[in-house]
Amino acid sequence: LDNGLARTPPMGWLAWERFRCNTDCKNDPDNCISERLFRTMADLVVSEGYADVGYEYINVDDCWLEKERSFSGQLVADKQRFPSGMRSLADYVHSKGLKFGIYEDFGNYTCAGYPGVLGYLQLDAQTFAEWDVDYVKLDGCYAHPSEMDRGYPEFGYHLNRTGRPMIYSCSWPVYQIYAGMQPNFSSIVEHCNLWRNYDDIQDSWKSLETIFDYYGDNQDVIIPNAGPGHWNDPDMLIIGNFGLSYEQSKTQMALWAILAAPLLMSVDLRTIRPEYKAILQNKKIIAVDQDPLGIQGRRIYKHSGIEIWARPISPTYQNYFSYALAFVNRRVDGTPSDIAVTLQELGLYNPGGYAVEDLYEDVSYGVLTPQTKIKVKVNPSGVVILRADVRPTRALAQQF
Ligand SMILES: OC[C@@H]1[C@H](O)[C@H](O)[C@@H](O)CN1C(=S)Nc1ccc(F)cc1
Repeated sequence: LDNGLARTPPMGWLAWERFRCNTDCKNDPDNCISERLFRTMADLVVSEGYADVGYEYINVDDCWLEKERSFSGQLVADKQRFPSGMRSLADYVHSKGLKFGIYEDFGNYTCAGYPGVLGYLQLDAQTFAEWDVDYVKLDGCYAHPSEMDRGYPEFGYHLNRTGRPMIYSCSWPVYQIYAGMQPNFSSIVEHCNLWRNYDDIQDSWKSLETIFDYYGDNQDVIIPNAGPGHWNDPDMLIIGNFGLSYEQSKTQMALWAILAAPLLMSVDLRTIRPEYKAILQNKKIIAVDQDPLGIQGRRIYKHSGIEIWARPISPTYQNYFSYALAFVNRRVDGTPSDIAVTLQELGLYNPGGYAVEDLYEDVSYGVLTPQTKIKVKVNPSGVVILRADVRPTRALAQQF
């Protein structure tokens, strides 16, 4: 969507995967979906250094609402859990220098059964603008997928007509794919800033594997739709929760950067362990995800449990790109796997070579020619991610 927003994939914090639809503030006041939870997370995004490395959006998901609209038909935040109202929460988030996201559903109900936007598209878009919302996720439960080709553009039209810039996140294609339909991606790219292509992420390595398998297996259809202002969304970062090991967490961060994915953390920032926080705050990997060229990377090798993923990034030189290269070990046979490959075999041909460094370890490989063998040792369910920055051809360099 060409609304000047999301020129790089959005970064922030989204409640759903970690906090779900916990509405029991009586028995679980610290973890229920409430204004207190989002204020606390906004505070921590700033105080714990996440904002400094680019995390910007604090996003509410399902279950924020009263079960009934107001007398005038407006959406109302749950009076017990959001007593100050959404506008006040948005103001608080803005006071921390962050941006505020909200959730609704193109249907009669949200997935958790709260009021959906059907019948109130213009009013709900206007309400979100009045509340100074900066990002809207529109889910697709309780709707006919065949209605979505009209419905999602229509809601986006109403958002645009408010005059307030709001990132528009669409669940549109995933529900059509579930219904066996072929999504109209040119329309989705035109009307949405990001969209979900596949299942909800759950807190497990298995769930993560199915998602990046899907993105690798369907990459020829998926990759061309990505670019500044319009991104594929493989769902939230689950780093720091319960289901991923340290190695698997490094793998998700590396692959999300290769996929030019939104970096929407869904984790309890109050209890996250330092080594997981360090993965989320890895500036070198965030720089890959946020690369201004906005070219989504692809899986270029997959064999006997070893995968290699490559993303073209800046700087470029003549018609050569720089690259991020991720080596993933899907094997579980105990010992780290050795991978030896030349840059040329990976498609990096620049005669002037590439300056290569590891983005997790403080290791530099120096300037390598396309013919140089690179050897990496990758831990089971882990990753090695390198950056290969293109170098001018020697001839040119010798002129100076
Ligand atoms: O209720 C909202 C929740 C989150 O927003 C996810 O990101 C959305 O993809 C949808 N969603 C859920 S749990 N959707 C859903 C998942 C399984 C199911 F059987 C019925 C609905």
